[in-house]
Amino acid sequence: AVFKPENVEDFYEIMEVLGSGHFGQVRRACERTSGTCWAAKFMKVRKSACSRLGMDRSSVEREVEILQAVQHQNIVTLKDVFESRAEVVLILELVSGGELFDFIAEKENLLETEAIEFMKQILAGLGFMHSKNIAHFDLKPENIMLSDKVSSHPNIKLIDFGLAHFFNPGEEYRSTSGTPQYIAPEVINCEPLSTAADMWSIGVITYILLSGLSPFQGDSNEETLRNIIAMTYDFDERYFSTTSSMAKDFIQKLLVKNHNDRMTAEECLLHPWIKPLTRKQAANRNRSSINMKT
Ligand SMILES: Cc1ccnnc1
Repeated sequence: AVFKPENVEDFYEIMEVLGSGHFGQVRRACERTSGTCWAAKFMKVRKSACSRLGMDRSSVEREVEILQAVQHQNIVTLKDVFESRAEVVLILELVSGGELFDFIAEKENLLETEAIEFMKQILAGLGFMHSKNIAHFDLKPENIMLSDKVSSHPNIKLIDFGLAHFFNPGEEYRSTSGTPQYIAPEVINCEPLSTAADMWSIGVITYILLSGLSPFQGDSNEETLRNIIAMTYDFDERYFSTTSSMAKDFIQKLLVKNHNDRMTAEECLLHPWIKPLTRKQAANRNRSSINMKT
C-alpha cells in the first residue's frame, strides 16, 4: 500500500504534542483548508531490516489496514495517511478528553454506574472488532480515550492498534508483546492467541476501574507475570467491601485461565452487571453504589 507522498505540512498545520508511546509521537494537526483539527501520529519507519530504530513498514501497513477495516463510534477513525522517506503519518480523529487512565487517577476509582457506562462502550467497540476477527492485543486504560472531559457521559474511543491482529480462519498467531499488567496467561505461555486475550484485559481494566488497584501487579514485571500465571488475585475487602456481587461475578468470568471459558464481548453485554435482568438486581447494584466511596 502506498500512502500519500505529499508533505503532511502542506495540508495540515502541526501543533502541540498530544501523546507519545512506543510508536512515536501524536500531535494536534489542523487542516489548512477547513481549520478542522485532527491527531497526527508520526511513526518512524526503519530504513533497513536490521535497524532497531523505528517500526518495520509491514506493521505500519497492518495498523492502517486494521484501522480502515473498523469504523465504529467507539473506535478512533483514520482519515488520511502520508509517508516521507523516514516516517509514516496517520491522520486520526482527534480525541481530546484524555486517557481513561488519567480520568481514573483523578477520581481514584469510579462509581459502579460510571464504570458500567464506560464498560458498555468499550465492549461495543471491542465486540465490533472481534466480529471482524480483529484482536486489539494492547487494551489498557492508556489506550482508552475519552471524547471530551466535560460532558457527564463522555464517549469512549479505543486507540493504538499497533499490536492489533487480523485472524485468518484456522491461522495460528503467537506474540509476547503487550503490557505485563494486562496480558493474558496464554500470551505469557506463548500459546496460540485469540480475541479472548482482549477479554482477559477487560477483566483487569474492570477490576482497576472499580478499585483503583491492579489485580496482578508485582514489584517487577517478572513478579507480575508470575502472579498472572498463578492467578493470585482476590477482592481485598478494604477496596471491594461496597462492590456489588454482580460486578465481582463479571470480573471472575473474565479472569479465567482457560481462554475458551472466558466471556466474549457479546456475552459481557448480556451479563446482569451490565444489563440488569430484574429491577431487584438493578436495585442491588444501585444500593451498593449509593453507599459507595467518594
Ligand atoms: C492521543 C490521540 C490519539 C488519537 N486521537 N487523538 C488523540
